[in-house]
Amino acid sequence: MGVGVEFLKGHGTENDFVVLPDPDGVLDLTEARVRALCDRRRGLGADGVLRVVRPDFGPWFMDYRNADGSIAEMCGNGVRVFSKYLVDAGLAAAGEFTIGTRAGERHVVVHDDGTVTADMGRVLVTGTGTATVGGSAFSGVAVDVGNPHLACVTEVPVAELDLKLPPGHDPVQFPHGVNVEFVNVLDDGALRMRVHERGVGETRSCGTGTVASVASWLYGSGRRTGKATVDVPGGQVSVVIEEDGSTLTGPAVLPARGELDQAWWDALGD
Ligand SMILES: N[C@@H](CCC[C@H](N)C(=O)O)C(=O)O
Repeated sequence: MGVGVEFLKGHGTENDFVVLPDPDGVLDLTEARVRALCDRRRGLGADGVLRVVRPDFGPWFMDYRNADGSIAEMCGNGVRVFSKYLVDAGLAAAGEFTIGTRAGERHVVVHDDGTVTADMGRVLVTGTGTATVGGSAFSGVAVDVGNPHLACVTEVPVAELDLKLPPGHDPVQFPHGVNVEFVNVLDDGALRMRVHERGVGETRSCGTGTVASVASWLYGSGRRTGKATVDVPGGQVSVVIEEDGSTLTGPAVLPARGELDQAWWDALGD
């Protein structure tokens, strides 16, 4: 039995990831391998994979994959965990630096208390739409945070929703699928959210989804900028939205590390 591929397990507000350090970009990260890694019975279990790649030019690149093996543009909880990994591994100096993602470069600040603030880029409200859950329709706001979201502010307590199945959405409006958030307003500047993520299912948090939720709440009250805390099943994050950018602040935790069995990994490549 050989040992080989190094991994870490991380999470941000319990949105969890397998981190694969691959500075030279040599890992053949097939869909089958991502699905197996993320499977909570036959693999390590996670909502997604963060491959850590050092390009020839530019900053460290976050190659994010959803648990079903699909590629997504951006992951707000993932970028915090990725940043914490770089600092812990001595690959980035503690403090401020930049990370490459498919949605563009993201500036991050790793704080001494273990939290990370990530630049989330410009938030674009692209329209309105409808999500359906169990025959009930929820009006939402379509928001682009680098990846697509339909964020539905509702008075139905989000705890009551059955999100085992993907919420219905208009496939013409979202040809590449969509992450769907359901949001309760607890107070001015305090939201509660549950999410069904594209390529994953219900997760305990979605960083880009929290930004979309705040944008949706602001839009509904005639505002484009503002800030809020967002309670999710896995904890709490803080979001600030400005005209030309946004930030997300929350925890990043790396509880474990190890090596994948080489024979297991190789067999998945067959
Ligand atoms: N959990 C992530 C978002 C991951 C990508 C998403 N499922 C998609 O397909 O767009 C986050 O924290 O933002």
